[in-house]
Amino acid sequence: MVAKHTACTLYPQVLPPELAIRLFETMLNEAEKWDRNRFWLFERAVESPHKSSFYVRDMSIVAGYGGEDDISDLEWKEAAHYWTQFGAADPNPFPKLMEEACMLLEDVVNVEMRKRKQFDLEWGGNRRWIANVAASNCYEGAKENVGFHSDGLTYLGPYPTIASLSLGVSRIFRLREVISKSEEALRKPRSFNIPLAHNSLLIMHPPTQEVFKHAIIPQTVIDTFRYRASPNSPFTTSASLNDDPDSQLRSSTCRINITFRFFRPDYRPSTIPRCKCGEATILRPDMRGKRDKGGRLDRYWWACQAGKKVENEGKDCGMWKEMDARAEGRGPFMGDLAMKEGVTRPADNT
Ligand SMILES: O=C(O)CCC(=O)C(=O)O
Ligand SMILES: [Fe+2]
Repeated sequence: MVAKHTACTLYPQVLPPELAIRLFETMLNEAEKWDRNRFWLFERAVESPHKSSFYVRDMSIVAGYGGEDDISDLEWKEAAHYWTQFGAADPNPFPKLMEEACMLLEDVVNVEMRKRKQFDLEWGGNRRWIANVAASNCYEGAKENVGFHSDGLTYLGPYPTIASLSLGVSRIFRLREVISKSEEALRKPRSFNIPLAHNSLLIMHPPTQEVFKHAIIPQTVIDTFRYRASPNSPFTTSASLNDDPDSQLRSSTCRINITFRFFRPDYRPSTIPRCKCGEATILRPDMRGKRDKGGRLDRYWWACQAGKKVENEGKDCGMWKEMDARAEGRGPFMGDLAMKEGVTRPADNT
């Protein structure tokens, strides 16, 4: 259903169950140190209605990844700074279990990607999709949420693939189409509610970020997540885990989400245009502009995002510049590979 009507694929059970529980408990423990992002919205400072954090993978241990595009620590700090809406700059390393999960998920993502249409502006530098960063969110109870947005493309580049793992309580992920201005008079945007249960993987293929917004909506009720603690749980002491099987039962009303992403070397922080405020700009797709039937957009913009910074109280320099990927020296793109190898891709026919 999901794969048919949206640009996403849903795997209801993706990791070995024991790993999913151990990772859930690890991330719950990590989340105790996380913050809520603060930013400026509609004339006031607001706090994000959930906690989140940003992780950078040690690429030197990833088999088959040359590391020649090594992005410096300083650049990762900058990426983390913008992820947290100008907050804490120090990214965290992947915890061991996140690394274990990531390797398994990459295999699943690569199988699914082969079934999907590719876009010319997709990254063409690696044969396999890999993740080099992860953003993690923690939603406590039924009301914590994230509002409608599409993921900033600044470091992901156009047409990214994002793998989103859900752990703990099941919550509703809502996808809402953004239709172009020319279509507005003809039809209404469609919405899809996708319940994301424990240990499910949602792969957001391209052009999800270009033609949909997504949200985790507040709910009136949720089902408590009940599970059996793992012997290595950070919350388990030898006193709390005894021979009585009921002593291992736990319940939680939290949901942990981990989105595994690939930050492209050709969109690394040092290549991002700066605005007059001195901040890195944000890359936005022209979601309401012209596009073809397959969701290929006409243009992307670099836009000032400094107005979101609480201290700036909504003031920004208004910079707005069209992206010219070739003139900016970006790539290699999927489109270049297709030409080199003489491959006709579905994207070429739309
Ligand atoms: O929690 C989720 O499933 C979505 C999180 C999200 O949209 C994001 O981190 O950008
Ligand atoms: Fe998102």
